[in-house]
Amino acid sequence: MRSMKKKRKGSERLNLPEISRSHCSLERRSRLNKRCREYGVATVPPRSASFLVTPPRGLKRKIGCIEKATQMGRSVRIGDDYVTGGIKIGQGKFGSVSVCRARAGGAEYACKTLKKGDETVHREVEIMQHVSGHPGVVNLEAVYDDAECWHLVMELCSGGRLVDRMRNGPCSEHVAAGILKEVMLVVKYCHHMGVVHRDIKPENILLTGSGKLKLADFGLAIRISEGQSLTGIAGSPAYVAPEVLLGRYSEKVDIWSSGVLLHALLVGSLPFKGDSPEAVFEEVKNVKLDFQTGAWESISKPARDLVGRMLTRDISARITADEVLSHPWILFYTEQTLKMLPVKSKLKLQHAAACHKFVSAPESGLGGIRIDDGSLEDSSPFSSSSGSCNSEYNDDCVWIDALATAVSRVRISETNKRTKLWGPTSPIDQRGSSNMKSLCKAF
Ligand SMILES: Nc1ncnc2c1ncn2[C@@H]1O[C@H](COP(=O)(O)OP(=O)(O)OP(=O)(O)O)[C@@H](O)[C@H]1O
Repeated sequence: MRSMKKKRKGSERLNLPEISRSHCSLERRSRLNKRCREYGVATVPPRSASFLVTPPRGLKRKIGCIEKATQMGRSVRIGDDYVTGGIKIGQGKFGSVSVCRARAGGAEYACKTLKKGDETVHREVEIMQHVSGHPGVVNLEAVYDDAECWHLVMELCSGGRLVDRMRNGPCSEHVAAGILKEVMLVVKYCHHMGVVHRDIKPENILLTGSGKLKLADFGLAIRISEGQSLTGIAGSPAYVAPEVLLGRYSEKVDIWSSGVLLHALLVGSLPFKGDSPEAVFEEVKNVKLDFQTGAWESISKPARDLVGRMLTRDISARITADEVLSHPWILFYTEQTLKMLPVKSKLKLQHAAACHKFVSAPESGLGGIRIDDGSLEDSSPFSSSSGSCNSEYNDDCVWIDALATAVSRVRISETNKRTKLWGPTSPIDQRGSSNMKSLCKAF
């Protein structure tokens, strides 16, 4: 898993001061939000909100919902507003990320500096402007440019990367469900905004100081419109969807990658592995996953059901972000109302013995400390205590058991018209073949 090593390990705990919006008064912000609401543009939607209107391409820009501070082409220099050149916290293909400090107020931010010239760099800046504002996306505070570079000033995620929390082995189902829900809420938002991320992986999911998850790195993200098929190979080998390798795909690739993430969270290993990118691609295209044996024996049936629905090669059967969010396993672990439903004690006793079959056992032999981090605040997916065998655990068993039966009867997927364009004999796009080389290099 060389790709998992290439970024910084862990992270120094940095103080994360209150974000001061020196560029945009509250009054202006509420005016902008009002304007966006009038046009049905979901700039900062509430969690789990359903979006009434899917904004067409670039609508946010056309109607002036891009905040002034994040607009391109402003005459103001980054040095006027921020002290740059702080600790380097990341290095990517097109630039680096370092800490900067606001001259007004002294708050710290992450500054991503990207060399101008490549079309993908310009696209990253544009897409960041478009999706920034959602609580699950790293917030873009301001954009500056000079002759050579773009400077993206972002909120500083001082909690490090999700991948660094996953190194010690699998996490409990409760924690995995909390993480997946957060990821799917932001994926759903991106898809509603007409954006496909194309590189969902734990290296690109950052944590704030209080443990909130934030999707970052829109370097491979691309716009998509209703019914459009994308071409061109992009992604990270272990997370790439099979249809990307075949040359035609849609936003469903983000569901596949999130399924790979869920697999890794639950059993502590990636589903598709190999000594070379080509070997990984072979597995992505051909391996039949077995959710019945080995580490999966200690995972609940609903959890297995969900991974299977996300990692299906039949694109029309692969579920959408919305469907993942309403899957019984996610609802069970993340919706308080479900937990509060009464459970008869007799039923509890009957099912106590079955617990070990259906709930991820703390001593599952998969090794290592779980990624639950009790030091983080309650709203973080990491604050769950469900990894231990307590009374909540037993209650969970009852519900998980009942859900295992219920879920087998639920039909979640609907045919996705867009994916009908796809066919196994589609030629691999020319641009894709050359991209394949850089993808291999990146791996
Ligand atoms: N807002 C942020 N707060 C804290 N750290 C960050 C932030 N943004 C990026 N980083 C750090 O910098 C690293 C590189 O950032 P990012 O992934 O956006 O760059 P990239 O050029 O696209 O990288 P790559 O080429 O590896 O995909 C991240 O893995 C993370 O460790």
